[in-house]
Amino acid sequence: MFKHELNYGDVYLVPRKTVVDSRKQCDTSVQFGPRRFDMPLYASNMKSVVDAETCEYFARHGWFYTMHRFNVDTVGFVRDMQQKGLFASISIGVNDDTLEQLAALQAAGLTPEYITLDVANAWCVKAERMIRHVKSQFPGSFLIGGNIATAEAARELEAWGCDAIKAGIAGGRVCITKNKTGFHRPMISTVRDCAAAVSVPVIADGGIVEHGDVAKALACGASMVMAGSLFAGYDESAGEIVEINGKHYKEYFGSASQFNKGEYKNVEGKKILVEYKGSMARLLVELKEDLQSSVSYAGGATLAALREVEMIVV
Ligand SMILES: NC(=O)C1=CN([C@@H]2O[C@H](COP(=O)(O)OP(=O)(O)OC[C@H]3O[C@@H](n4cnc5c(N)ncnc54)[C@H](OP(=O)(O)O)[C@@H]3O)[C@@H](O)[C@H]2O)C=CC1
Ligand SMILES: Nc1nc2c(ncn2[C@@H]2O[C@H](COP(=O)(O)O)[C@@H](O)[C@H]2O)c(=O)[nH]1
Repeated sequence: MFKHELNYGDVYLVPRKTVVDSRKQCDTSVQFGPRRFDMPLYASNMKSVVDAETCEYFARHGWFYTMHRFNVDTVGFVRDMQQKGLFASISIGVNDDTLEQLAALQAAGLTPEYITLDVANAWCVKAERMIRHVKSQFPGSFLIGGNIATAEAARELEAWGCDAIKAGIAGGRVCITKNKTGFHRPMISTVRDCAAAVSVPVIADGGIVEHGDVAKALACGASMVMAGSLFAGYDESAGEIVEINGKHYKEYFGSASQFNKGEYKNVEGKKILVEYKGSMARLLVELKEDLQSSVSYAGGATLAALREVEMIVV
């Protein structure tokens, strides 16, 4: 009667014969839009995770990034990044203020390399209008649309013109959408369905708890993975440091939280404290090492091997 669906914690990947002599030989790089990145993983476009400095940090380390869209001087951000010889990757909404930001970019003669349409449910008429607008006004930008959670929605976003689609609804650590609205779909099922339905890249967004979840998302057909809490506790993360009884934490809050919105209206996110962990440099190295190891267990030397593995339900 009910469809049984799966999350990252419900499945494991079955090992194949390793064909490399060292995990170092495994290549984790990914072509995403006009650029190649060192890892198929990036930090959520949330105000508590990234700011302009975090974005620069990721870009300089060869990682993809997307700036959040809350009270950002978009023209200044794009100009700064491009003047530094880095790519510009911004987020937009679906309301009139976004049309104004886009017009300001055009007036300044600026084209961001990447634009992410960021709404809770992008399978909606407002998102369709904005996607079509961006595609007509910024044909040189790579447009990511999200979020959605079904094959049908993914197909529609592809038809509207999205160059990549972000999948994942209500699976995030600071999400309360599932509690407040009753809607959610587990990530393994979401990513498998969406990736199988479209030919554009799919980004698996939210719910990464263990590093191995990244490999599981890629095995389901994701081309990229987005994570918030994973990147939230570090010096380079945008959230504020808080000290309680001599122990340090960092704030991590949802984009639809009262804290981010400044009012209690349509709140679907919360604020939490995550353990403060110091510099992010070691995390980036470890994430890469772990994914290289995943690729070796998958029996290959590139990320493509992960799409060949068998997945089991435990
Ligand atoms: N990935 C996820 O599961 C989720 C992510 N979020 C994040 O929270 C932020 C806020 O998201 P979101 O609320 O979409 O953006 P906004 O608050 O910017 O809302 C965008 C516009 O769409 C309208 N709108 C939003 N939701 C609906 C709806 N269910 N039905 C009809 N109209 C709607 C809003 O009008 P009005 O407010 O008047 O309805 C508003 O005009 C985003 O950054 C998003 O990524 C939020 C929830 C889930
Ligand atoms: N339901 C909500 N989802 C949110 C909110 N703010 C962000 N998000 C989504 O969560 C992921 C990050 O998840 P994590 O498990 O890696 O921490 C993020 O990329 C958004 O898609 C929110 O307020 N409500």
